[in-house]
Amino acid sequence: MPPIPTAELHLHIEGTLEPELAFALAERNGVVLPYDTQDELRVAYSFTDLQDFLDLYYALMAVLRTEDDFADLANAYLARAREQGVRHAEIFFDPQAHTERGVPIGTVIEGLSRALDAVQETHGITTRLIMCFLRDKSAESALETFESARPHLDRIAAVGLDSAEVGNPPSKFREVYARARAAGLKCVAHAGEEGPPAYVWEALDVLGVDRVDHGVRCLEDEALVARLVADQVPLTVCPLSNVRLRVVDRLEDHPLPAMLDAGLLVTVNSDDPAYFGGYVGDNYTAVRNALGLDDATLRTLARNSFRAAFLDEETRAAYLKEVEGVQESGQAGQNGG
Ligand code: HPA
Ligand SMILES: [Zn+2]
Repeated sequence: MPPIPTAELHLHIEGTLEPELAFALAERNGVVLPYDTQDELRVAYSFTDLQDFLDLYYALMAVLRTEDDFADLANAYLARAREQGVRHAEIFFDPQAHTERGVPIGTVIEGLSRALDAVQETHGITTRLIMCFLRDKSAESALETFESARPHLDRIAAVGLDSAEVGNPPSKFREVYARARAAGLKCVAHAGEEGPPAYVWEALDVLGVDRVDHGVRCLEDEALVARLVADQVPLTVCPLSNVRLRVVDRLEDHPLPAMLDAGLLVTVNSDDPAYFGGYVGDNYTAVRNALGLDDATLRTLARNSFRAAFLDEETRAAYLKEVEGVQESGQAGQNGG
């Protein structure tokens, strides 16, 4: 059976940098990596928490310097995503991780946009860009970044918040989110990955987010779950990431089924697939196998991804129809969840 059509809503483009491309770009740009071989680099992938992972993630970005580099990175991701059933992708990027190395924000946005335009043209895949602020940097730095992006806002659908969560609550970024909303952008934020449920409350009530990225720790707070269910706030869950960063011990223990049972609008995503052991289709396959999810549940997750996406209603309806098409050609007589 072909992969189920899905939207991917939680994907850091810098987290799709595979070792092969990292070495190729290092060579092209004359950048010396602290690893001599791909095998040496693979050893560095033994991180066990978010900060440990982020150290490697930021170090490898040194190879990304030109518009071509960003276009090559996004093209490589989109080729893999396409094979795994992605019909629509909402892609995070971290401008501060590049501007602080002297790469202009316009280089990043133009390079990525070139790849996104091409894949729409050649394969009909729709995309959005989400500009993330690094929460372990200052609120002023986020504001400066937002202002420097103003000439490019026609290419940006939303703002997001990522990097080291604990100690950097959403409320730190109240002002920049207010500016983004006033400029007509959607808002999302990582919250409740390593951080407590209080951070999810702040993302909702202080930042006014349209979606919560991760959010798995919401389950520790009954009132928060009730709020997320009542408002049908989408949660972009990343199962393989959660295992690699020890948010959960084993995939078999992942709270995804409990989240679905609670009535939360949950989606499945890959986060940083070059680092966490799989692209989005691999995440679907892994949760199906580890958690024993049936076809109807997988279709619910796919349907949720399009419900949660920043799409116009006509395009959304067309994608939802594609999901039902899989149902018709799948097991006869089975009802969607
Ligand atoms: O999983 C993540 N969490 C927080 N920040 C990140 N930046 C890239 N990936 C992540
Ligand atoms: Zn993430």
